[in-house]
Parts: sequence; C-alpha cells; structure tokens
Amino acid sequence: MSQVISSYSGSNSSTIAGTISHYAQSVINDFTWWQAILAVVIGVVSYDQIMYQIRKGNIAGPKFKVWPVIGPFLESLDPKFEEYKAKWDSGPLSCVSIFHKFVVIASTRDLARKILQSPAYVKPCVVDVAVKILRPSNWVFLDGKEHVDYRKGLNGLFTKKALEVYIPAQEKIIDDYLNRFAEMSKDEPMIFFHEFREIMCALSLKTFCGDYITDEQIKLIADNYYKVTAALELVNFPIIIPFTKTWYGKVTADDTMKIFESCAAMAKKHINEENGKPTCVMDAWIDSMKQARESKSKDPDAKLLIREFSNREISEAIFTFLFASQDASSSACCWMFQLIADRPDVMAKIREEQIRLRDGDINKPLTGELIDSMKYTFMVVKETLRYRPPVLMVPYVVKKSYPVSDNYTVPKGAMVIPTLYPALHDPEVYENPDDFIPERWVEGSPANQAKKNWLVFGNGPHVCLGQNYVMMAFTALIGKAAMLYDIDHTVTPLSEEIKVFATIFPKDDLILQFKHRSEQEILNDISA
Ligand code: HEM
Repeated sequence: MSQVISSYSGSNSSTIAGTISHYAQSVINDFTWWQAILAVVIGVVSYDQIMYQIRKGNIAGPKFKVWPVIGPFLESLDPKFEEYKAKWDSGPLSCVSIFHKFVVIASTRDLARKILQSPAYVKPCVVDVAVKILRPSNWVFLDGKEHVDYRKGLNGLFTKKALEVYIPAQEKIIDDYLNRFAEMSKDEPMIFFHEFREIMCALSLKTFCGDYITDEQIKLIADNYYKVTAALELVNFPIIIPFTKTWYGKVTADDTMKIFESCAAMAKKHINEENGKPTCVMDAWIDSMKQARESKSKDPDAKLLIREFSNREISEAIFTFLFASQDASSSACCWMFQLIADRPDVMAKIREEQIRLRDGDINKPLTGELIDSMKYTFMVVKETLRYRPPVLMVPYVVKKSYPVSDNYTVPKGAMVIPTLYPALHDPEVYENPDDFIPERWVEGSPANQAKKNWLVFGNGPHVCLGQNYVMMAFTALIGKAAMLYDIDHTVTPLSEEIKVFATIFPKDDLILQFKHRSEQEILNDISA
C-alpha cells in the first residue's frame, strides 16, 4: 500500500514538475516569440520614422508619421481637393510618406517646370498595375532617348494640319450626341457626368479609328472604360485575381485593344492596298509609314523617318491615347458646360461669334479655318482649363538622387509630384485668379504672355500629345452646343465644389437640361 502511495506520490510530483517545466518552457517560448514580434515591430516602426526624418530633411510635412508605416494611406483612398490645396500652401516643397513610398510635392511654377524638364533625374510614375493593364511593351513606359524617338513618330498625328482631317468625323459625333442630350433631358434636368464621359470617349474613338470602329463598339468601350480607371488604384495586390477590379480592368483593356487591332488592319488595307486618303489618326500614322517606305525605296541611303508598326503596337499606342485623354477630357467637358450655362453673358458672346462667323448659316460645316477664327470661344476653353485644370498634379519617380533646389535633394526611388494648379492660379499673372474671365486671354495680355504658367498640359518631353486636339475639339463642341441649344444648369450647393476622381469634377455630377433653339432664335443672336 505504502509502495503504492509512494509510487503514486512519486509519479504525481514528477508529473507536476513536468507540467510546471513544460508550462515555464512554453511561457519562455511564448515570451520569446512575443518579444521577437515586438522587437520586429519596434524595429520596423523606428526604421520607418527615422527614414522619414532623414528623407524629409528641411521641407514642409508632418513632424513624424502619425499613422506608423501606413502614413495617410486611408486619406489617399478618398482624396479631397481642400487637403491637396492645404499641402500646396504649406511650402514650395512638402512631403508625405505612405507605406515605404516617400512623396515630395512641388507646388511652385518654377519647381514644377524644373521637374518636368529633368528627364535625366525623373520619369513618369505609373501605378504598378498600369504595366499589366497597358502591357509592358507599351511605348508609354519608354524613357529617355527611346521615348523621344518614339514620340517623334507620333507628334505629326496631332499637328493642327493633321487634326483638320479628323474634323468631319468629330462633327458627326458632336451633332449626334448634342441631339441625344436634348432628347434625353427633354422632360427634366438630369445628371450629365456619365453622358459627358461617353461623348468624350466617342469623340476620341472616332478621331483615332474613324469609320473602322462601329457605333456598337464605341458604346461597348464607353460603357466599360470606367473599369480601367477603377482598376488603377494606388496600391494593388501583386497578382491579378479573377473577378477583382484589376481583372475586370485588364479584360476591358485587352478587349478594347483587340478592337483597335482589327481597326488597324482595316486602316492598313485602306492606305496601303486601296491608296485611300487618311481620315483618322490610324490612317495618318499608316500613311506616314507608307511615305517613309517610299522615300527610302527612292533613296536607299536616306534615313528611315518612321519604322513599320505592327497592328498590335498600333492598338497599344491608341489605347494609351484613350487612356491619357478620357478622364482629363471628361473633367474639362463637365466644367466647361457648367461654367457657360451659369454665365449668360459668356453664352451670349459665344453665340454671337458662332453665327457671325458662319455668315448666318447654322449648317455651315466645321473646318480648321472656321475653328481657328473662333477667338472668343477659344478663350472660353482656355479659361475653363485654367480655372479648373483637369490634371492637378503629375506623379514622377526619381531615377537618381535629384538636387531639386539649393537645399533639398529628393532621394532616389522617391516620388516627386509637380503641381499644376498653383501656377494656373498665380495672382501675379492672373488677376482675381478665382474668377472665370475669358477676356483675360486676349492677345498681348499678361495671361497670354505668361507662357511659363500655362502648365495645363504639363511641360518637357512628356508634354501632352493631345493638346492641339483638345483645344480644337472643345472649341468646336462648345461653339455648336451654345449656338444650337439652351443649356440650363440646376445649381446646387455642391456645384462649385471640387470632387477628385482621378481628375476633378463638380461634386454634384452636373445637372443639366438641353433644349433645341429655333433657327430664328439663333439668327437673332447676331443683332443681340
Ligand atoms: C483636357 C484634356 C487633357 C489634359 C488636361 C491633358 C493633360 C496632360 C498632362 C498634364 C500630361 C502629362 C504631361 C507631362 O508629364 O508633362 C499629359 C500627357 C499625355 N497626354 Fe494629355 N491631356 C488631355 C487630353 C489628352 C488627349 C485628348 C490625348 C489624346 C491623344 C492626350 C494624350 C496624352 C499622352 C499620350 C500623354 C503622355 C505623353 C508622353 O508621355 O510622351 N491627352 N496630358
């Protein structure tokens, strides 16, 4: 019995000891794990804060990262114009750090220009997923000399002379859509944000692809394009998972490029086999390849002015034109209609000019010469772009340490963002910069002479390829809209507020009503 007891108690005490030691071991183990995790967390947070301080140097910005590591990531998901403005006002150079990305914002005209003109130090920054959506082979990812050479082949497609060829196709879209707007809103005012995105998409597609693209394809692309914008978030999962936003964006982009590829094949047939005349950007591009080929065959020693591009390459480039144009043009279109609808004096002046230049013939077709003579309407477009520049900032990435000012060097790998808005609202150049005054653009005026402030389309080697196209197409569009329609704007407390959605839009999405004007009303504008 005692043996039993002793053996029982012996086994009991060794079990307890074992349990304690096991428990202690596990506490130690756990403690070590916690310690390790804590040490790593403290290490990461400290490293992040120290790196932030080192990179920040003496420029404006939060004293430390209030949200460790992530920084103002959550705010960046829902950007506010007022927050941007406060940042620009905080100093010529200011900074912010989101996750591992360090971002320097340059808000003066001269710093913005300097950065845009420094291709040795910076190149355009694209979100990671853009490479997958636009494809790595796309020309927009070229840098330095390769980019300059490629652009030389594209510049000719958007000169004033080239653009004149595309006007008939554009006028058809303008007429169709304006008519449709009046039809859609005949009973009551409606939101026009989506309609203006669609007309901009249709106008671009007709300009780029002419009659090779069908109305159904235009509608399909216009309806789906927003999926591409939605996919381009700042931070994305590294792989594309089916049925996520990025997946839909990629599928839409691929389908759209397939359509462009088939249009390119038709354009090649028209120009090369049928000796047709160019009517759209694709035609003009293929025609310039043909001319280069012909001059090379006449003189084999001559430099080949432009190489051959495959249908796939053409489709990728055309997609970048749509990509670059869609959001900025839709933004400009919304503001332009809102600003004019709210200002009867501006509307009256556009109308007077339009009917006078058409010699009283409201059906006179648009031509390059006619658009060129619309001086007042042109000033309205220019003032719209100054007053509400669609692109507020252009993100660039620093390739090597960049001494951007005498006392600050942007570190390699950081993002540097030239800001366009402040230069366009500089009170020294634009008196009362927050007022909409088309007349400030008359020839010889301070605004017109301050070419350095005109940063609406960027500057330097990546300056907007489509700027002439924008000025011509918008002058034509607003001229016809003002002449042929009454445009009533339902003003809400949010109309003048700025919503940031890639570019900028009125916060209430713009509520309008279009009504046809009679020929007599239009003709009366001359005498008014
Ligand atoms: C109101 C409308 C538009 C605005 C405000 C605008 C503005 C801009 C800006 C700010 C840039 C960056 C420039 C830089 O980095 O210095 C840019 C680039 C570009 N834009 Fe536009 N854009 C507009 C419409 C268009 C259209 C209609 C096209 C069509 C062809 C277009 C094609 C491009 C291209 C291809 C680039 C990149 C050029 C390159 O990297 O070489 N844009 N645009």
